Amino acid sequence: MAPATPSRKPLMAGNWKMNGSHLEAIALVQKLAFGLKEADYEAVDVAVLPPFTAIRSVQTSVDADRLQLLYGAQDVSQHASGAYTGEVSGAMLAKLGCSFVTVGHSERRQYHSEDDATVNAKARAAIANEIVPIVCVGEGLEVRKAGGQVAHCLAQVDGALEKITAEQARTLVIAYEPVWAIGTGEVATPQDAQEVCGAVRTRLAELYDGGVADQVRILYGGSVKGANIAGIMAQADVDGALVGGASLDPGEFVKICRYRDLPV
Ligand SMILES: O=C(CO)COP(=O)(O)O
Repeated sequence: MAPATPSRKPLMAGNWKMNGSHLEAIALVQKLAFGLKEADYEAVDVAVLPPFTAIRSVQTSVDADRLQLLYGAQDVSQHASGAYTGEVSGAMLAKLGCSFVTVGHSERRQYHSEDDATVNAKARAAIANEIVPIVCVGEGLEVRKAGGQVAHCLAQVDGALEKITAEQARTLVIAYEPVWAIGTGEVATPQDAQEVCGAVRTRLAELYDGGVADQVRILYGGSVKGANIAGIMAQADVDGALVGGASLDPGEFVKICRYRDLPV
């Protein structure tokens, strides 16, 4: 197993998507807090990404119990403030203590027509508020069948990182989520994950330099669970996972965070 370098502490982020009330979020955080031990937080960064309506409750739980659990949001407006009905700004998320925000998730690209320019604007809005964007890239089934996954994902990386400086890029998280593996139970093989994650790291070295490429955490996402996480984490360029469905089950998510104890 090729472990991530110390500068790349693994990150397990649970994307709750549109699930759970703020009360259910508190219960889930409490169960996670009970399951995760000091040693887990030393080994991995653990984050949850609740719906907007639950972030304040998660913040209160984390603060009250001084949890080491990190949290964030699933989307951010590209605008700073103003007449944008329904939108939530980076400053608002920063005030709630958000560490992360996903941008460019395939569900937003698909259902809300977000293109690379929008993803880039959202990533920069997050950075402007000292929130780390988790930039999501990934190909659909057609592209995968045609063997175009690497080119497709690298084009999305290029688009998302425009005008982002090397200094800003250092702290970024990029998540490779093949669309055909999201919520389908169809998990990419560890080699599939490594192929694209490795290519993304090489691209970061080209766009910036080797130092930036070494520091950026690259996650895999798509039907991750306890049964497949160890093999995925054994890949040299995979530094963690963006977990959907399995992150709603505290026992399963804790298992994922303890991937070191699981057979590859
Ligand atoms: O989209 C995902 C995380 O952002 C992956 O979702 P699943 O883990 O449910 O496949």
